[in-house]
Parts: sequence; C-alpha cells; structure tokens
Amino acid sequence: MGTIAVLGAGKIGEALLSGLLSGGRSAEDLLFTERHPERAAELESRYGITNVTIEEAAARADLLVIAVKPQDIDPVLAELAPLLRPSSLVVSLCAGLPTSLFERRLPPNTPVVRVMPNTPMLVGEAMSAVSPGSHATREHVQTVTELLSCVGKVVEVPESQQDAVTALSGSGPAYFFYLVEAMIDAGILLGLPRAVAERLIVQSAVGAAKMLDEGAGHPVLLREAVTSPGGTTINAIRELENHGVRAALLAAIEAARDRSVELGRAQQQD
Ligand SMILES: NC(=O)C1=CN([C@@H]2O[C@H](COP(=O)(O)OP(=O)(O)OC[C@H]3O[C@@H](n4cnc5c(N)ncnc54)[C@H](OP(=O)(O)O)[C@@H]3O)[C@@H](O)[C@H]2O)C=CC1
Ligand SMILES: O=C(O)[C@@H]1CCC=N1
Repeated sequence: MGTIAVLGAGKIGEALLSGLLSGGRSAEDLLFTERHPERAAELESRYGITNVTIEEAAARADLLVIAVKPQDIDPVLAELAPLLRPSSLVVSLCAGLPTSLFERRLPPNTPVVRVMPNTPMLVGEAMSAVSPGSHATREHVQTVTELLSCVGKVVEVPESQQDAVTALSGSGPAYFFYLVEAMIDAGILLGLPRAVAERLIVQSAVGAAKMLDEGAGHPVLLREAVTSPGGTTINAIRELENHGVRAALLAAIEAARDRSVELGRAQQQD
C-alpha cells in the first residue's frame, strides 16, 4: 500500500494514525499534515511519525486520507488539486461530503473512496463503512478495506447510505459514552462512590457488548433475560418508556443524519 498521509491530524486523524501503528504499520510509512506547530510536534514525539506540508504529502504518499472538518475542506482541496499525482488514491473521512465533491475539485479521474469510521479505531475496534466514488476500482476499495481492517471492522455500503451510517456508527460511540456518563451519575445519586459506579457501569457495558458481539442472542431476548417478572429491571424499563428514551434515540439519530446531509449541501454550493 506504500506511504499513507493523513491530512488533518485531529481526533479521528490521530485515532487512525495510532491505530495503524498499533496494527503493525511502520511509522516510516505514515505522514501527517497539521496547521498548529505545537500539535505537530506533540504527534511527532508521541508516535515517531513525520509532519509534512500538503505539497510533500502529495509528492510522497500513495494514499491520502482527508480528515479535516467538512467546513475546512475548501482550502485543502484547492492546495492539493494541482499537486496530486495521477496514481494517488484519496480517502475522505469527512462527514456528509459526497465523493462527487472531491471528484469535481481534484484532477480528472482521481479515485476517491468515502469512509465513515469511528473513534474506537484507537483501540482497534473501529466500525468503518466504505463507498467508492465513480473512478475508484474494486482494487481501490480492497486497498482501503485492508487498511481499515487493521483498526477494526469494515463494511461496504452504497454511498446513498453514508449519511445514515454517519448518524449511526460514526456518531454512535458518543451515544454510548453519554449513556455511560448518565448511568454513572445514577450511581452517584444512589450514594455509590464514583470509582465504584464507574467500574460497575463500564464492566456492564463491556460484558453487554461482548454478548452482542459473540451472538449470544437478539438484543430483545438479552434484555428479556435480565428482566425478571415482578423484579427490579422492569421498573427501570417502565421509566425509560415513560421518558420516551426510545423515541428520543430515533429522533436523535435522525437529526444526526439530517446534519450530515446539510454539511454535504453546504459544501456543494460552489
Ligand atoms: N471525531 C469523530 O469521531 C469522527 C470524525 N469524522 C470526520 O473526520 C473529520 C475530522 O473530525 P475530527 O477529527 O473530529 O475533527 P478535528 O477538528 O479534531 O480534526 C481536524 C483537524 O484538521 C486540522 N486542519 C484543518 N484544516 C487543515 C489544513 N488545511 N491543514 C492541516 N490540518 C488542518 C484541524 O486543525 P484546527 O485544530 O486548527 O482546526 C484539526 O486538527 C471530520 O470531517 C469528521 O466529519 C468521521 C468519523 C468520526
Ligand atoms: O460529529 C461529527 O460531525 C463527526 C462525524 C461522525 C462523528 N463525529
């Protein structure tokens, strides 16, 4: 796969770089661009990877991963377009931005693959969804899939599903963190020490996730197995239903999908 450059080493860019290193990729094969010198120095010393300009990245990298915020895409593409080598593969992690936007602004026939990853990449447990643009071949998709397989699971979806994927798994870890945070607060409310509440909830989350991952049963059946007749859990479930938690999740994820669509539209107005 050769050299990989991450353009914009923020939260997800760093998660990717860190995950690739943990997955066995050599630091010599990894480059990144970053606009704050202190942040660049911090990443260089933490990971032993090299900070470069976009010009150097375009000259040296075979695969360029664009990991800037969707709102910051214009100057990056304007700088990259005249420098990009015809053989380079461009991978976008940007929420909402369609491959057609990159294809319009980069040299003709540039292969682009759109990816929606998530931050568990940091621990090798990302969920990434890939969609090829119109000039990306099966080989390009395979290359990106292999790359992302080092840092978690990968599925291919039609690009039309990427806004939904962004809302579901791209943002998904935030919903789980939010629930964990709220449940720890509940422990505090019940008088438990914070450290104990944290341990109880985090291990419950790990155990529940492992059961789901190992196919222990459908989520409904797993929940029913915890919910004893006349017991404690059903009292909690009643409160969750009374407070519309299911409806809130449906509305929340729909709102995230709508924002992804909106981000794409905003950047298309050129
Ligand atoms: N965070 C997440 O969980 C996920 C994020 N994504 C996508 O990844 C992208 C990045 O998100 P995230 O990591 O959260 O955002 P961050 O703001 O943490 O990272 C973006 C980084 O790019 C830098 N940057 C911006 N413009 C340039 C430039 N011209 N040259 C070099 N560096 C630049 C930013 O610098 P500065 O600090 O100055 O702005 C920042 O360090 C987004 O498009 C997002 O949609 C996708 C999946 C999950
Ligand atoms: O919140 C965001 O916009 C990014 C995309 C998915 C997760 N984080």
